[in-house]
Amino acid sequence: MKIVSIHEGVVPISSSIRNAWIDFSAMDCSIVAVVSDVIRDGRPVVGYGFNSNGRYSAGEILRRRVIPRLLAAPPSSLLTDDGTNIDPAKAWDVMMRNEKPGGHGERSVAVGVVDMALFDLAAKIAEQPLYRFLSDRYGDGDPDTSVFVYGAGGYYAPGKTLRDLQEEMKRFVDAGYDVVKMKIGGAPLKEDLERIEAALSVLGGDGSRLAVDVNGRFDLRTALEYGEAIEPYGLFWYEEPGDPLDFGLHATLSEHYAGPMATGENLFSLPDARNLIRYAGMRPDRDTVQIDPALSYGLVEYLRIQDMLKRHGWSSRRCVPHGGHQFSLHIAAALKLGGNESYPGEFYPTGGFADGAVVENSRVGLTEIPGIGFEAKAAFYRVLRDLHD
Ligand SMILES: O=C([O-])CC(=O)C(=O)O
Ligand SMILES: [Mg+2]
Repeated sequence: MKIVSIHEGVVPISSSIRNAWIDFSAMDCSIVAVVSDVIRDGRPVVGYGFNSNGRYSAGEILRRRVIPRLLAAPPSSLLTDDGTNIDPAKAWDVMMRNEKPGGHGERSVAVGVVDMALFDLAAKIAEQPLYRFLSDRYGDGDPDTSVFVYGAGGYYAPGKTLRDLQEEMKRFVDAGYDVVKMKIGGAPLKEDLERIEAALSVLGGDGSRLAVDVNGRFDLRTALEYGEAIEPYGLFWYEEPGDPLDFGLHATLSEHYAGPMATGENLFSLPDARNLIRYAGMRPDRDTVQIDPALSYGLVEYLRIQDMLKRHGWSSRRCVPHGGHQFSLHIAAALKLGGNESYPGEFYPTGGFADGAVVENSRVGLTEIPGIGFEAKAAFYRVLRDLHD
């Protein structure tokens, strides 16, 4: 088999929401289609990918470096040893040829989106849903058949009242989520505490059902001040309190804040993940690593990160990827992660799971069609298909 063509485009995922650091008024996302010469039911088998959310489209890097390298490589150099399927790990080496280490930035996004498409393609060629394909090759062959998901939202938005926040959280609970997440750090502490208490009131006052996300906004003093104020609530986690690369801040905070913390959605590589584990005071008995494979050089790199975590004594169950997408859902089931994010109300049309996916007791099942299952997500699939049809 070989790759016939690779198509790249951009979809807007803009909205009026705001976290403590950015608004999403111009947010967009790269999409990719990798067309193979394998024909099923009269049509070529195509793998699709997109770059999650939170980082802008990376078209320039895709068009000028990543895609030309793949298309210029001898087709056989991208295949498994028996030549029957694409090997995403070999493709990864080709995509990263002549790239210096460090400074990962948008490059990890460009490689991540193609990596997702290559895994979608490989699982389709193997005629397996991605979670079974991955479990057979990288897991124990006995994947989880449902995955813990929490409902993320609780953004700031123009004119949004406490009542609106409560109704949003109630919608999540009614949709089957036991745990929900809201933004903090984009308003003064007193106002954020009112927002937290408003959200808690729809969760029966149970702090262990509410996560809060700072999106990296705080300096150490503010992170400590908020930590002291929110600790009595016993929250599900306190997320990304400081700059994602300020491991010293995180380590100091972890000496003072006893509750669970989560971070990692803005760490994009194995070396960054290793530094987090080495230097950030992360506690393997309660903290969560949120690295999003789509933003961080794809699953090939994420497998290396899993290996590193294991060697540092971390369970895969302490990983809950950022992004709320189908790719990480399959990865979570196959590698037995702790769960996956979900955005019940944001990031249309890319985010979310298959149409009709049902969340029950904060768990969701997987699609059984070959690949990631974009074909079971009608509105997004139309956009992806238009890339190459
Ligand atoms: O607001 C965002 O960029 C998304 C985010 O942090 C999350 O999902 O945890
Ligand atoms: Mg976050």
